[in-house]
Amino acid sequence: APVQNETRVDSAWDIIVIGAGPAGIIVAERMSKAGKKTLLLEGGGPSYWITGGRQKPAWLDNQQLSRVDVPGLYKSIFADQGNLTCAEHANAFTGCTLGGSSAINAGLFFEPPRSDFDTYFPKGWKHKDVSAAIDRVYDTVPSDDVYSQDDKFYVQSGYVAAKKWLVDGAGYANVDINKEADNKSKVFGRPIFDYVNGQRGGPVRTYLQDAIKRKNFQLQMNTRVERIIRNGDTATGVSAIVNGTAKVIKLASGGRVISSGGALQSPALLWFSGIGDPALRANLTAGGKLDGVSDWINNAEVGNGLFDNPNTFIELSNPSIQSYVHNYSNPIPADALAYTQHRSGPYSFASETSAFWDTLKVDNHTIGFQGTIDSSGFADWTSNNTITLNVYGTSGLFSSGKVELNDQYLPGPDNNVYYSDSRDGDAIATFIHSIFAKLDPKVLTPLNIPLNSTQTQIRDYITSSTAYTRGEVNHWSSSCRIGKCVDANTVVKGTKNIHVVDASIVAPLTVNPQFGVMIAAEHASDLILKLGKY
Ligand SMILES: Cc1cc2nc3c(=O)[nH]c(=O)nc-3n(C[C@H](O)[C@H](O)[C@H](O)COP(=O)(O)OP(=O)(O)OC[C@H]3O[C@@H](n4cnc5c(N)ncnc54)[C@H](O)[C@@H]3O)c2cc1C
Repeated sequence: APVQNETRVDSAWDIIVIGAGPAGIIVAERMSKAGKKTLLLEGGGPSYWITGGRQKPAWLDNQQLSRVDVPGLYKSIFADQGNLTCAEHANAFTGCTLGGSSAINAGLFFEPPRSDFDTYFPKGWKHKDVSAAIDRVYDTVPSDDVYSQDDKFYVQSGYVAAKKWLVDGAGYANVDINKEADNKSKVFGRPIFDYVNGQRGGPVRTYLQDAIKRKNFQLQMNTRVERIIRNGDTATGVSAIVNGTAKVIKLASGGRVISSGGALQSPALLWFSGIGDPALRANLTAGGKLDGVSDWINNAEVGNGLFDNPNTFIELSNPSIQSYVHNYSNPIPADALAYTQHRSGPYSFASETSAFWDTLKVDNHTIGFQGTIDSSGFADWTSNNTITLNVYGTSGLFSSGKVELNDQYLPGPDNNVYYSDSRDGDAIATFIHSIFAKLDPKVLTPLNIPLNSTQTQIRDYITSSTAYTRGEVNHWSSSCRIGKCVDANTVVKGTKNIHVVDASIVAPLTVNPQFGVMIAAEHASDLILKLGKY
């Protein structure tokens, strides 16, 4: 597919989409498909090989693959971010490259249960309203639990032990996770990934490839939007850094600006555009962030409600376990060959061997819990017989955070995102205690927290700060919610033609967020097209 990098931003656009993460790509594709002259601006550079991405280890020489394409190189992002993350633009871990975090994530692709829409989304966004959007995501983005092209599963000792523990021991149902998406109580299964033929898939490989064939669509990478330019409540264009110089890109009359910068950066972009809580104005002005912005639009919900899963890593060990560490530069030669020749073997998946869910009712909230089992140990526990359970609370938690700017004016989470309501720590500890009660130490033994811990000991551990607890899972969402910060059509309250369409508008989900983000973008596209010109 062609790589677009020429600059023809001088004309006026019906739709300007800011940020080419999964949401931005989908909404831009849908707008261009409907005939709108659409510009998609991405601050980062290329990622997948087909987009011009060329970062890769030497063992991939002579392959049309970048590090982004190879699922088994997923975890290398934490050791070496290359230029793929937002280190210069956000005070948290997220992707700033074509595809956003969908270019650096594990590819876990779980359909949210219908209860997420029916419970946590407002009118117009219930499951019956979004079900056509769900179908379109399934039709466009391939996914499978069988990732290896030889149809075999690799690195399975952790899966076998977890199944013994949860299915045989604790009564969990063994399910096809997305076929039974609505059931999230005591279910266990193999993860579904949105890979395509053994390589990273997702919106860059699907939606974007359709869009770039259209004459009325333009993708512009390495172009960072500094602010949306407004005339009162109406956007007239954006100010962006194009090839190192600030430039105004104009909207055609009746056009719309759609911010898809992700749950941390979209709120910041609105603030820098003079939209948000008026209490922020003095600090922004002092930092020179409002130069050229003459008026302020009050919308105190911008940045409010930021969510990420509060997680704990539990190291689990047994002599039957053979852990597997994907190696960036020096893979086991047979494994490298299996991948480069047949897209098979351990490098055809990111390292998660199984996932499970349960729920608990607390004060009329149904709280969700998820566990994901990785193929290797972590931090102090990296023996060959150790794997890591990543366990966290999902939907229905009580804590609520905010996006906060640090002293460099980079957006990140405040201190209230994790466990600011004590009921969350209690609920997650109840869940861990209940699954520990069913764990036969002959199957797996927890190493960093004793199996016979009391519920209080578990709560005190998971809410304390250690290498294994209170880590960021990077599932940022919910910072500009529908009905509060944006209206039901995703228009930012107080404005006429400025939208947010990304993880910001998605409520905390029972599963990893990217599938839900894609649904939101598909559904928002329908709503925006129905609005027509503003
Ligand atoms: C390491 C990691 C692993 C993850 N694993 C999974 C997983 O396995 N499964 C899952 O479901 N989810 C996972 N996630 C989360 C998932 O990837 C995100 O929820 C999803 O990508 C959010 O999509 P988005 O479109 O809202 O924004 P993002 O993906 O954050 O994309 C936003 C894009 O906008 C660009 N941008 C922002 N501001 C500007 C600006 N001012 N001008 C120009 N461009 C701008 C950014 O550069 C970025 O490319 C993971 C995330 C991370 C970081």
